[in-house]
Amino acid sequence: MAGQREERAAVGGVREAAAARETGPLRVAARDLTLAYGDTTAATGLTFDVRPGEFVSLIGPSGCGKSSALRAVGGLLAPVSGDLLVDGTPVDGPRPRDVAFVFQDLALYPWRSAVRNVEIALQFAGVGRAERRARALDALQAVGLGDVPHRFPHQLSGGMRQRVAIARALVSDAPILLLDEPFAALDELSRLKIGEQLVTLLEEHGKTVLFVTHSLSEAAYLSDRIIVMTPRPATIKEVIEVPLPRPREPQVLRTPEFHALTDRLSALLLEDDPGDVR
Ligand SMILES: Nc1ncnc2c1ncn2[C@@H]1O[C@H](COP(=O)(O)OP(=O)(O)OP(=O)(O)O)[C@@H](O)[C@H]1O
Repeated sequence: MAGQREERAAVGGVREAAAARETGPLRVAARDLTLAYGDTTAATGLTFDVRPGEFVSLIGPSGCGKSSALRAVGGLLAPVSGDLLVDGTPVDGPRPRDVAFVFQDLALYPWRSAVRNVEIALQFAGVGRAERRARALDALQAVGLGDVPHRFPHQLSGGMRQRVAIARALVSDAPILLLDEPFAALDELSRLKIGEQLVTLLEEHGKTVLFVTHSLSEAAYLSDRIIVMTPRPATIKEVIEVPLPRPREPQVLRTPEFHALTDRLSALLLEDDPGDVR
């Protein structure tokens, strides 16, 4: 009974997320952003939107400015010019209640076990001890680490550590997730599996995702839209709506539509940077 209720609630959540994607206000609105580090301009003229519940990927040549765009949305890099709004409010610094991160260099606390690393997101938000523990264990279960919650980071593989970081982002109540190559340490099969699980979880929770990846197939498999960037200083070359139905099943990887999409992405990147497509 409870199981059925949960299932119905989850399906309802998925529907609501899909409806919000179509009609809701913008979660992220970037207008003509210039991003720089001192004299180094990382990106110019960046204009893009992310709607509620959308999964949007940024792809482009190495060093073009994808992570910088993510950092700007997260309030870690102030734009030199342009307007950047999250939920209608100008970004003027990190907002952990609204925006959670998973970065390539994950920053797990080495002295805290997996479950305590996940709990920390909730501890900062003032969630009580028992609820914290229960939610952290659920999140670890969801990323396939339900059997090793008390291991410390040094006792986990690189891929397992990445899963802990993903669980930490999932468990937070922040409606926006910024994911910078979160699956970089995983093998191709695990990437797809955990990617699929992640999308299901995100849909159930109505999360909005901005995702940086070097993997064109990962971008195609996971995204609603893909923003293709030019070499540094990055501008937006093209924004592609992903024509694949949801929920995505692994079989989609073998369809002509999927191959056509990844071919198109790789052609767009090759036009600008023949030597730098991974
Ligand atoms: N902290 C920093 N200080 C100075 N320059 C930086 C800094 N971080 C990034 N840059 C420069 O800004 C440019 C964009 O970097 P960014 O990390 O955003 O690119 P990226 O597209 O995410 O790269 P990759 O795909 O290799 O991860 C690069 O030329 C980089 O050298």
